[in-house]
Amino acid sequence: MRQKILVTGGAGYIGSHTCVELLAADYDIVVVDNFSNSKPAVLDRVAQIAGRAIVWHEGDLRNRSLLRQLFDRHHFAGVLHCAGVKAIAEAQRLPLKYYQHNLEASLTLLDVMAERGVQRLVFSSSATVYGEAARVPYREEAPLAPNTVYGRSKMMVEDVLHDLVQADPAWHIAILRYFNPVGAHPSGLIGEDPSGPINNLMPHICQVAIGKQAELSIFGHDYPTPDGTGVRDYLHVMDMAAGHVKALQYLSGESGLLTLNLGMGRGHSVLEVLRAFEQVCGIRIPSRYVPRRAGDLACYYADACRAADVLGWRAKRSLFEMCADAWRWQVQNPNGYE
Ligand SMILES: O=c1ccn([C@@H]2O[C@H](COP(=O)(O)OP(=O)(O)O[C@H]3O[C@H](CO)[C@H](O)[C@H](O)[C@H]3O)[C@@H](O)[C@H]2O)c(=O)[nH]1
Repeated sequence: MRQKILVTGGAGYIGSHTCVELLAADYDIVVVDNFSNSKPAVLDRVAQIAGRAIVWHEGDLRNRSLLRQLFDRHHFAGVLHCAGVKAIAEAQRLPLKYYQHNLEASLTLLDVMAERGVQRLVFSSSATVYGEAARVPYREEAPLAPNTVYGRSKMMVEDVLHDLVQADPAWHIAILRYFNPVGAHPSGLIGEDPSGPINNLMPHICQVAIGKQAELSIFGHDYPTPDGTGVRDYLHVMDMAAGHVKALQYLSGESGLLTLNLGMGRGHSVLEVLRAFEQVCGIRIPSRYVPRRAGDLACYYADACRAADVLGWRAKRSLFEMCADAWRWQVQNPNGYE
């Protein structure tokens, strides 16, 4: 019999790609999403790719009675907790919103899981928990010192999970610290569809490529990096999705707490990403140097050894595939899921 997994935030960018991988790995899934930054149409596309219908519920994780109903109706073998809010600048303006949606929602979910005896969890954290002080490549043991509200909201949940496992070693928990997910499912049916202002590099490049923006602003070219632009660990979202499935499978045998970086283990500069995109897509992307963006670090990337050692997981897809898949999604869906 198939195991059934609750996926919170399953209509989001990472959640939706992870649903595809879960279904391919023969899990049953139930999605709960408040659609604050996504649309139900995403789940139709996931079902189309998988060739299977998807059960989903609209709702907020802080709604304890909704969660209780879900856990009563379904027998869950585990939870993938991808739901959350993630805009760094907005978090600085609206800290309470971020603590409510990222921390309070997680507490409510954990409470209902404990109540119903479901103790297997994969949690979406972020490399941003490491902060400025960490040395590259970031290892999981590096001290945490996030410099944003968003980062602190993720770190707080990590702390709660540590305390939970200390108190009751029967929990099986994996914390996944994401580096920079980009790209899309190769079908072009699902991808990143940011609502509101676009913050991240790859969606910006796609917007310029499709003619919705005149040029790409490159934030800073005087960083202490080989070409002066910021360096990040870009990871294909399908590789990231596969990492979730591996973590979930690992947890079926192991209890305790496992913290893992999900990254390629190498960095690419803004200019490298831009050139790769131009080469793969055959489009010139006009760009202009502008001052550094406040809060950006010069360079960081993952030490990805632990995920390889413990899960046997490695990123397989190249920067070229990330660009090609992001572009296919953009061309096939110029207005996202609308
Ligand atoms: O229009 C843009 C957008 C980005 N960049 C540069 O591209 C790189 C990547 O920027 P992103 O905004 O794509 O990614 P960040 O690394 O800044 O942000 C990521 O890491 C953050 C933590 O540091 C949060 O986790 C966030 O959600 C996640 O997307 C940076 O050097 C940035 O300065 C540009 O030059 N121009």
